[in-house]
Amino acid sequence: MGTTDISPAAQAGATAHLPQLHEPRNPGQPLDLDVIAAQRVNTSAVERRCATLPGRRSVKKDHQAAWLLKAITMIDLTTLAGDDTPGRVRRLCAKAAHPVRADILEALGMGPITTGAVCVYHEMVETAVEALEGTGIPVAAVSTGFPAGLSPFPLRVKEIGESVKAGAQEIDIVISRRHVLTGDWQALYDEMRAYREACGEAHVKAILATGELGSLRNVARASQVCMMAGADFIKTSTGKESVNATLPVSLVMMRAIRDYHRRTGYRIGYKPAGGISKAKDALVHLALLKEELGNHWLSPHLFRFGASSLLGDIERQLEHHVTGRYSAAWRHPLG
Ligand SMILES: O=C[C@H](O)COP(=O)(O)O
Repeated sequence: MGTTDISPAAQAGATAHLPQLHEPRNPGQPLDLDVIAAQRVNTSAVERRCATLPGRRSVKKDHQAAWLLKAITMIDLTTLAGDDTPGRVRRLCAKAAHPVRADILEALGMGPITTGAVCVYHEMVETAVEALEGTGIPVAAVSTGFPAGLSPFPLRVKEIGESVKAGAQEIDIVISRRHVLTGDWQALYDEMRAYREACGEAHVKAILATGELGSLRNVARASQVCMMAGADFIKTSTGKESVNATLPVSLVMMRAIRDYHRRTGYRIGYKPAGGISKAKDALVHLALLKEELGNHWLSPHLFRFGASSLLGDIERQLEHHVTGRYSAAWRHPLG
């Protein structure tokens, strides 16, 4: 197996992982309906820009390996299946703590790395917290009646508290899509504020379920409302909608984050989730992130991929980089 050392700077980037929440936390702002009304999206310009991105931005060889290692540190390694078991969650946690085979890391001249977090349903939080003890990897719980968000409101709020009590440090809530579709921004704001409050010290990611919001303009408006109501991250999808994370949606949400930062000084994290399963998709997302939000966001405290199978493909690409051969996908289970 050949050795192909990655530059110290790239290594430093790849190993920067949680906990490192240096950012002052977004306290939220009063709901500003003028800002919401002013949101505009030129859909065809957004689509054109996204269509040309993969051709304009491609990284090769050592640079690609360094970016892929970096991507791993920003994955919320996820299992959200009805047949999840404690055994599966423990295996997922072991994978999160050692996401790449030691011989591959060694050949790349890299020390140990971990994923950004492990993301599970509430029932699996305790198991994950126990399995990750001593690793520094936080557990994220999906909450508030995930994925539809249609259980009784008091139960949705209570569910957050239960997951925090069980040890989740991050809570991924789902918003009520109907508030967006009916333009009831006050209701969306109030809901999000209640969720943020219930999270306490745990960081809250607002899942917009963008595939169900009807338009990119609605995506921009819902992003602003959730940030005003105190979201730490905005996230595209549950992974259960028929359309999940797309590049146009990412572009719109990243620009919403940039706009919020300009207006308030607070940096909000971004999490594309659902359907991102190939290393090349991750690279395109990172290129877009760097172009739209800059290097500051290239860190697990401001960017995550929500993904259940992306890690497996990245590992295959890294193995190919080191050995010149692709291994079968089944050799990289769980992520
Ligand atoms: O939040 C994470 C998503 O549910 C994962 O979706 P995926 O299984 O399509 O990668």
